[in-house]
Amino acid sequence: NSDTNETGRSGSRSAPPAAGTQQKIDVNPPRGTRDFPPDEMRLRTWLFNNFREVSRMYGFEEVDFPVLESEALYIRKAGEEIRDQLYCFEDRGNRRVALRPELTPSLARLVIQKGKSLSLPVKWFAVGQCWRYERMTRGRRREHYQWNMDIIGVADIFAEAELISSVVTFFKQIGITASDVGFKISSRKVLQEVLNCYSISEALFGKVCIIIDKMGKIPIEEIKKELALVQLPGEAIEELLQVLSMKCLTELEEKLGAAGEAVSDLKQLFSLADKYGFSEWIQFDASVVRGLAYYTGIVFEGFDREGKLRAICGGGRYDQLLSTFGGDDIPACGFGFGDAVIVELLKEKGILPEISPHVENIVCSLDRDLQGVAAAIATRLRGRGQSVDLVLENKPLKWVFKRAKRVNAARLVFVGADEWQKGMVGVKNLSTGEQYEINVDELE
Ligand SMILES: Nc1ccc(Br)nc1
Repeated sequence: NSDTNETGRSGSRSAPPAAGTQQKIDVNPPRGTRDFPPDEMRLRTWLFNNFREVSRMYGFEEVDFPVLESEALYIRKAGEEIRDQLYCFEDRGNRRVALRPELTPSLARLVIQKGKSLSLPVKWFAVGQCWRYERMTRGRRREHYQWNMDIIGVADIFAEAELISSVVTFFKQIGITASDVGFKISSRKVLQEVLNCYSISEALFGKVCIIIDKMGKIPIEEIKKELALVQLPGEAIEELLQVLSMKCLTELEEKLGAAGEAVSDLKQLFSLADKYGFSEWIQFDASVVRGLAYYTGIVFEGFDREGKLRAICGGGRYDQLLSTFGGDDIPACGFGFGDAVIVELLKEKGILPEISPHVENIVCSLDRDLQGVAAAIATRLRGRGQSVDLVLENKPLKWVFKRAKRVNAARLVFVGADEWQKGMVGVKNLSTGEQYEINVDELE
């Protein structure tokens, strides 16, 4: 019977089921994900606008990529958490795909795709949703939005200084000071120079970094055990842990000497910090290695000085990533800044902004026959770039005032039969309460 749809129920002829009798869908979003109803969306928009404002100020161009990427972008064998929690699956074309856990590999892919058509340096930023499949036992989120800024094609430490400066500018812009947060700075070259005298393969180096990144999160004995498991000689483990406890560049220099790149890079960064004016925000901390295998040089992470929160942001130099993807050997550095910890920090500091809704006008007709007039007035105001919440049903003024308050309208424009006879409309300034009639042609 052509009238029935796929459920066998009759088509348009049958009465719809009585409200409330249908099996209710789960109205919550999938586990570990968030909705953004208006209140939360206004805060998110405020945060992202600050991300974008700083990126613009630093001359970065916005880019974006698919949330869905080939799984191959993330198959690294260093034992990273990001790999263990990859939100991956096989699509209907039998392709291995993944919801991106981070943005950097996509950015690297696009740079390679663009190839010689790109004039270096490339300064790109993105704000994108990233995913992980976390066993819900830990009840953590499975998605967050990350702001990334990346500089591709600059080998000099100046690039890292520029990136840290941009994050400092962001913090200042939202009211966070150097008393609230700092950046722990180190370099993967510290580890490299310590391990140089032990023949450590590239692959092993990545694994060692991922294990070291767990320092402070798991017991030191566990760290030692994991390092031994990846065949790091006991002597190397001891030497490594001794260097990783260093918090002073002079001490590091005594250990590694001034000739190595690790010390000279860090010295240059601290010198540039002084010129940029963000010295009070940064400190050397050899234990910082970050949990991504592809970092090759300077690494940094933003932390809250009260030590209550997880890392606020993190980044570093990744000079080999493009070549590991088959691209040219192009130097690169960047950072990721998540949308969750920063909000927790603002709450902790009591400076989470309260962003109210706002509309310039609410327009209504007091008489059903004057709907068209109200629509024409709304159109005229909108034509001048004004925002209008047009009342679309015949509502009493009491209802209109209540809505005006909820949407935080600045002005009420109402059309009544008597006034309209004279070509007039009523206007009420909703902050001063001033009310008057005006010829509709004079309404601005
Ligand atoms: N990489 C990643 C993705 C999503 C979340 Br939530 N945290 C980390």
